[in-house]
Amino acid sequence: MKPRDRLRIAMQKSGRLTEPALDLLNRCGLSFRQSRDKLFCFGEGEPVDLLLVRDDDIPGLIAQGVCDLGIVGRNVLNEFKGGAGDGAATLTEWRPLGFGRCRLSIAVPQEMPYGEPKDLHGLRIATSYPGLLAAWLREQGVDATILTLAGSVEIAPKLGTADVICDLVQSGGTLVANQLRETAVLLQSEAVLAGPEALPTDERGDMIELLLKRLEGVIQVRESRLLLLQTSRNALEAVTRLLPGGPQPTLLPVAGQPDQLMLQALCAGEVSWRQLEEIKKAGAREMFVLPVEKMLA
Ligand SMILES: Nc1ncnc2c1ncn2[C@@H]1O[C@H](COP(=O)(O)OP(=O)(O)OP(=O)(O)O)[C@@H](O)[C@H]1O
Ligand SMILES: O=P(O)(O)OC[C@H]1O[C@H](OP(=O)(O)OP(=O)(O)O)[C@H](O)[C@@H]1O
Ligand SMILES: [Mg+2]
Repeated sequence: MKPRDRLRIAMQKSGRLTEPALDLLNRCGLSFRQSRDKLFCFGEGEPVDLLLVRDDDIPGLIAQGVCDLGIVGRNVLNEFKGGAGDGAATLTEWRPLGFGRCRLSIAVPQEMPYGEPKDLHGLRIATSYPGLLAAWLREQGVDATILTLAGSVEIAPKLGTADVICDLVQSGGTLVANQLRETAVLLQSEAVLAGPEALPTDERGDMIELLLKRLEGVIQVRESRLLLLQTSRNALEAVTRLLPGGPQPTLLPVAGQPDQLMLQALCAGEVSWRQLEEIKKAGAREMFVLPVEKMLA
């Protein structure tokens, strides 16, 4: 293969991961010009190009050295790593990217009794992830028949072609619509930056290190929230105990109300309505959750 001096990243051409992956790369300061066939994006400022492909092809392209990195679901990466493809064992997850979250689960017809994995013994299981399913069944000591389907796995029990399924679940809506219920989680997945275990020894290695540093900053900021609230000094301890993880909060006086304090806390991750309601019950009021745009420690 011809040596390359530009970094090449494989990502999904059109699907759930396309927009968030492009957005993330843009936030890392990378911008691209798309070719007319929309399969290749040339990096405008930095020597980083994109190859737009079906997500299933991404691990193979990295393993073959056609691309240096890929943005792909852990489900697809691990299914490939479990296979015997050339170079599969050397692929590694460089960084989870915090989007495309879903899980690979076993789901059974709602009326079917299920207590433990052994209940799957002798059944036919439809899936698009035969490698991950086979490994899990082996671990659980279960002997079942695996039926590999490319898609629409959830209708197999209704059609009578399988007894249960092993498929991706996010909200659970697809399972409910097909009268199925989730019984076991095999893998928690999200989009990851994947690449070979060893960095290239040329400038592409330096570029990957730079990209990883930028990703670190961008993801940290994207997942941070600034929580502002007012509390009485009496309730301060109870309120502080309920704050989501992050550095120590800052306390500010409130003009004209000596028993009141303004609290400012940087939170590492979403702050849910439920958490806000709990904090309010503990005595907080005037609460605001703000996104963080840039951070310089
Ligand atoms: N319901 C979901 N919610 C969130 N993430 C999901 C969901 N379903 C799948 N994913 C994640 O997004 C990835 C891409 O999903 P998508 O449905 O776009 O793939 P696809 O149909 O296989 O696309 P392609 O045409 O590239 O083969 C999955 O491999 C998984 O990691
Ligand atoms: O738990 P839910 O939120 O319902 O999501 C799960 C569904 O999402 C994915 O399919 P997708 O919608 O991408 O369609 P596909 O069958 O064409 O892959 C996955 O294969 C499930 O069927
Ligand atoms: Mg696919």
